[in-house]
Amino acid sequence: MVKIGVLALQGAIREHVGAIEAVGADAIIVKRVEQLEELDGLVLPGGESTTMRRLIDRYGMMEALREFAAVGKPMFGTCAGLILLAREVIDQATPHIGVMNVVVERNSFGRQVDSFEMALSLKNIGENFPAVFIRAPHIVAAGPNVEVLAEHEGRIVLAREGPFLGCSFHPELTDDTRIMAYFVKMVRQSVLTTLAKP
Ligand SMILES: NC(=O)CC[C@H](N)C(=O)O
Repeated sequence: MVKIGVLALQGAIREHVGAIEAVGADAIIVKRVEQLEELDGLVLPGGESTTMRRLIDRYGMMEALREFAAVGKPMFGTCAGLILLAREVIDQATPHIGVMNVVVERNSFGRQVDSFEMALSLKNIGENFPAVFIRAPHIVAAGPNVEVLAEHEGRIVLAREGPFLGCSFHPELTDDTRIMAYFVKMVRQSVLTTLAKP
């Protein structure tokens, strides 16, 4: 079974663990930097990106997270997790992990409607996905290797670039595990590719 970590510094952790187990992978709650080594893939949950960044720095995890990405291990960022992955965050001088070739804007669906749910059509994944947006970011611009998997009101809300999957909304807050199943498939493929290397 592939081992998928959930970065457990802050945010929606338990829900992701449930989704990972529901689609047949091992879920590991990651609180220490050494735990990253044993993983095949990592989920960066939603929450508050500035708080998460502060905790990543406090626990000395930034370098190890960038290394995780550099060796091509898959990472799935939801909401604040997408902000952590992006190579540029609007109105912010430097990115966080900064490995996915997208520009994101935070809190981009209006102040009055803080949260909403809607059915989205997801390329390669399926129709009618119940997407829960909570003070969600969106992808303003995407590099040439980024595959757009879903848009809402002309804004990119789900995209993949190689081993990186980023999502504006919170798939873990519903019972629909199709996006997690898609991510676990990415992780399985990455493990097979690594094993096949001489
Ligand atoms: N639900 C979320 O993860 C919200 C993200 C939050 N607005 C941020 O900027 O980090």
